Amino acid sequence: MYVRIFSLRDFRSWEAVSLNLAPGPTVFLGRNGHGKTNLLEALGYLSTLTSHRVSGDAPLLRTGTSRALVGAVVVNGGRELGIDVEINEGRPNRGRINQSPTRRPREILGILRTVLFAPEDLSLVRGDPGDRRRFLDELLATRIPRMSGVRADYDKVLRQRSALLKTAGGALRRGSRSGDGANALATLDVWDGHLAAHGSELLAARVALLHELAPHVAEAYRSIAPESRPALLRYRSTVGEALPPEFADPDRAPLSDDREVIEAAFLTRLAQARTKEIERGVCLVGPHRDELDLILGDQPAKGFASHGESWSFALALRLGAFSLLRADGTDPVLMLDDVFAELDRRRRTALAAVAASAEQVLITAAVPEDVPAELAAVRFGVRAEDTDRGRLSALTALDGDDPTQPDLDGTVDGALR
Ligand SMILES: Nc1ncnc2c1ncn2[C@@H]1O[C@H](COP(=O)(O)OP(=O)(O)OP(=O)(O)O)[C@@H](O)[C@H]1O
Repeated sequence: MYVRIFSLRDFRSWEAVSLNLAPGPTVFLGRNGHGKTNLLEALGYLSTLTSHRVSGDAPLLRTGTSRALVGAVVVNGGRELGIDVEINEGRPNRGRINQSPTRRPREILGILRTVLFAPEDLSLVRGDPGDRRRFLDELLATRIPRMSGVRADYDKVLRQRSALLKTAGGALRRGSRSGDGANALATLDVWDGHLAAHGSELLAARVALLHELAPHVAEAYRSIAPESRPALLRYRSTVGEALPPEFADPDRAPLSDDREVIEAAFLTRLAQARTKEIERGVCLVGPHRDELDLILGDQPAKGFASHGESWSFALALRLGAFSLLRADGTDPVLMLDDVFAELDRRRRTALAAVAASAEQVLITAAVPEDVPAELAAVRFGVRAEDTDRGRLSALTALDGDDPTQPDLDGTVDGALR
C-alpha cells in the first residue's frame, strides 16, 4: 500500500500542509528540531491512533490550538480510501472514512498500515515491559483491528477492578467488614469474570501473533547481525503457572480453543492472587503485567546485549513486523526516522535493502549523506520559521521540485475542512 495524499492541520509544528506522495522512497531533509519527525508521527497516528513519542494526545495539538487534523488517501491494490482523524482538546476525537464519520475513531484502524523505526525504539529492548507490550498490541491492532477494542475493554475492566481492590483493601485495613468494602468484595467475582474474558482474548491473540512473528524477527536479526547469537522471542505470562504444561513449549502452535483454556487458567490465578491483590490494591494477574522476553542466544537482551546488539534487536523487531505484514499480502508503509546515521555499515545496508524493496518508504534525515544512495529519489526540505503565529514548519523546494503542490483533487482537504 502507499499514501498518495497526506494532509495535516495544526499538528505539532505544522499549521497546514497537503502533500502528494508517490510509491517508492521519499526523503524529508532538515536540521534538528525543524519538524521532520512530526510528519512521520502524524502518519503513524493515523495508522495506530497513538503517538510513538507520547502517551496522550495533548502534545500533538499545535500550541495555542484545540483541534488537529490528520488525513491521508491510501492506495491498496489499486483501491483508494480516504481516512482522517480529528484530535480534539477536551472532546472525543473523531474519525472519517471517505468523508463519512465513523462511530468511533478506531474504525479507521487497519486501513493505513505503517511500520515506523525511530531512535526511541531502543527502549523496545532496554525499556520497561510496557514498551514491549505496546509493540505487540499495536501490531495486533494493525493486523486485527478488532483487537484494539478488546484492549480498550480490558483496560476499562482493569481500572474498575483495581478501584474495587483498593476499596476492599482500605476497608479490611480499617477492620470494617460492612459498607463499601463488603460491597467491593462481593462484586469482585463478577469483575474477575470480565477481566478473564477480555484478558484471555487479548492473551490468546498475543500468543498467536508471537508464534507468527518470531521467525520473521529471527530472520531479520540474522540478516542484520549474522555474526551474533540467534534472536528469540518468548512470552512470559502472569497466567502461565496455571496453564497446562504444553503451553510452556515456545514452539507450540496456537489452537482454536486456547482462549477457553487461558480463561480458565486466568480465573484460577485470580483466585490464588486474591489476598495479595487486596493487600496491595493492584491487579497482579493479566496481560497488563505480562512480559515479552527478548533473548539473544540464552541470555535476556535487556541487561546483557551490547549497544550494537540492542540496536540490531530493535531494528529486527520492526523489520520482522514489516515482513509479517508483507506476508499478509500488502506492504505496510515503512517510515524510518533519522535512523541511518545511528547504524554501522552492515546494518545500514540490510535496512536499505528492505527499504528499497518496500512499496513506499518515508525517510527523515538531517543531511543528505545520511541517506543511502539507492533511497535518495524524491526529496523534500523541512524548515521551521518564526512567524507571528509561532514557530511553524514548512516544506521547501529541493532538486527544483515544488513540494508545496496543493492537493489538487481536494479529496483529503475536503474532508478536513
Ligand atoms: N505541540 C506543538 N506545537 C508547536 N510546535 C511543536 C509542538 N510539539 C513540538 N513542536 C516543535 O516541533 C519541533 C520538533 O519537531 P521534530 O521532532 O519533528 O524535529 P525533527 O526535525 O525530527 O528533529 P530531529 O532531527 O532533532 O529529530 C520543535 O521545534 C518543537 O518545538
